[in-house]
Amino acid sequence: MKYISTRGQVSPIGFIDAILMGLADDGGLLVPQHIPQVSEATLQKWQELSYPELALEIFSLYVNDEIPRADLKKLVDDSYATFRDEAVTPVRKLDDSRYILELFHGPTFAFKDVALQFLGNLYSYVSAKTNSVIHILGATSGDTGASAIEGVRGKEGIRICILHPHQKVSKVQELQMTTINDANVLNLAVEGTFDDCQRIIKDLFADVDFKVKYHLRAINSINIARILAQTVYYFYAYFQLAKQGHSGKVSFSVPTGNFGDIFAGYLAKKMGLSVDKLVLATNENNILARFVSEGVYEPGAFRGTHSPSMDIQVASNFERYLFYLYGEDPQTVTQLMAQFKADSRIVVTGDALKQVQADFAAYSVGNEECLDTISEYYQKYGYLLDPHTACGAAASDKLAAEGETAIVLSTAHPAKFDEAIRLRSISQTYPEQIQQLFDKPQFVTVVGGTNEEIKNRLVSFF
Ligand SMILES: Cc1ncc(COP(=O)(O)O)c(C=O)c1O
Ligand SMILES: N[C@@H](CCOP(=O)(O)O)C(=O)O
Repeated sequence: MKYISTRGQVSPIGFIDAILMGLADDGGLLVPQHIPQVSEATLQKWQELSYPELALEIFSLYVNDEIPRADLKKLVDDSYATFRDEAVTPVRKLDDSRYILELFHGPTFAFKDVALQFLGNLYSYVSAKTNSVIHILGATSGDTGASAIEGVRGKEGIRICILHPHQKVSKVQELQMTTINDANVLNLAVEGTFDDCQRIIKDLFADVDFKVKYHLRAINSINIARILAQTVYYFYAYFQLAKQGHSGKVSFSVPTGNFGDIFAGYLAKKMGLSVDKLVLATNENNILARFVSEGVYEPGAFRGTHSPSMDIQVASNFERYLFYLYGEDPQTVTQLMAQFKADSRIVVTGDALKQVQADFAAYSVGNEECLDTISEYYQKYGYLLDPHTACGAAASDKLAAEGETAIVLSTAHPAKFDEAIRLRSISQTYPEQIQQLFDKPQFVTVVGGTNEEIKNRLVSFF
């Protein structure tokens, strides 16, 4: 398996080079040259596997023999041994048409751990094998940062710098990142939004001389490893439903911001999983929902919402989708992305728009609707949703009303977003790992956020 860029200017590279390259050197995003097709017989066999066994099978399709199978197995086993639930990503049934896929049983209580425990271990493995340093630069609206730091803190040969928007993440998210005092961790709080943080890191990764000189590596979902690792739980969830007696296609409702998680579902479907609808649930930052309904991809005004990790305007994985939408044609993608840079707008019409609407259903969930959904699910099912999952649940309710079964991806534990939960007078007990964060000192530097300032900070840190 080789990896190519959505913009066509990178010669095909292997798995490890693709992981190390992060953002493609031509400014595009790396994708597999061919999407492996999984037969019905293989799907039947996979149904019996544990989560780590399934992850090993799926990763093997993308890694080829670049990592010996025994080493890959150890990486996978180590990565999922840190999860608190034996099933790693269990599915809970609420009623005949509603299931919750709990992705928050990893060390930082968010779905990011599923991919970042693995990527942290993979970076460590590559660093040791090639005797090279790994300098991670990431942007976060709260969850990726905490999870990536947890994945590599204290690891030999690795340093990590995370940018987050100052005072725009939840208290628990902030504490998870900034109470870490390992020498290989640097937290910068940028005066701005997550989009500012993401733009800065993309600019720095696009400066190939700087990237190569300082060995910059990505942990955001621009890194294809993130997407591949996130496909696994779509398969695993489907198999869990099948074991519970459900047959046929299943829809997934996905709380969406950067379009990474739902793109992983899109990839799982392309690999052969029987996915019915992929439901894209946004909060009031609804650029993607507007795109699906109108074909216009254009940032709106930033809204601070109860689901701050999805307060994202420019979705970094959108380019990967455009690549497939336009028949894997890098010229069209390059042209569309140039147009977006110039006009902050992409318009999709005709058959392409029909295809978008066949690929996704989309709903934008307002702030009050998000809180209402938390209250309703708590009262009706005794199940406490975090506000991001609540957006997914609100969207899935529309499907349930049409008699369809949906699995809602639960992307975070409610304890991470108590600010929203308290607004509905629901009290929760924090898990011990979260409670103890409140007694720790914080280590963070607030920065203005010009590219130059961040570059200087990185040069002194690395
Ligand atoms: C809790 C939570 N839910 C949902 C999302 C949206 O996922 P994605 O950015 O992959 O669309 C994020 C951020 O990535 C998140 O942190
Ligand atoms: N919501 C994310 C934003 C970054 O997304 P990523 O999937 O590209 O890492 C966060 O919590 O940081």
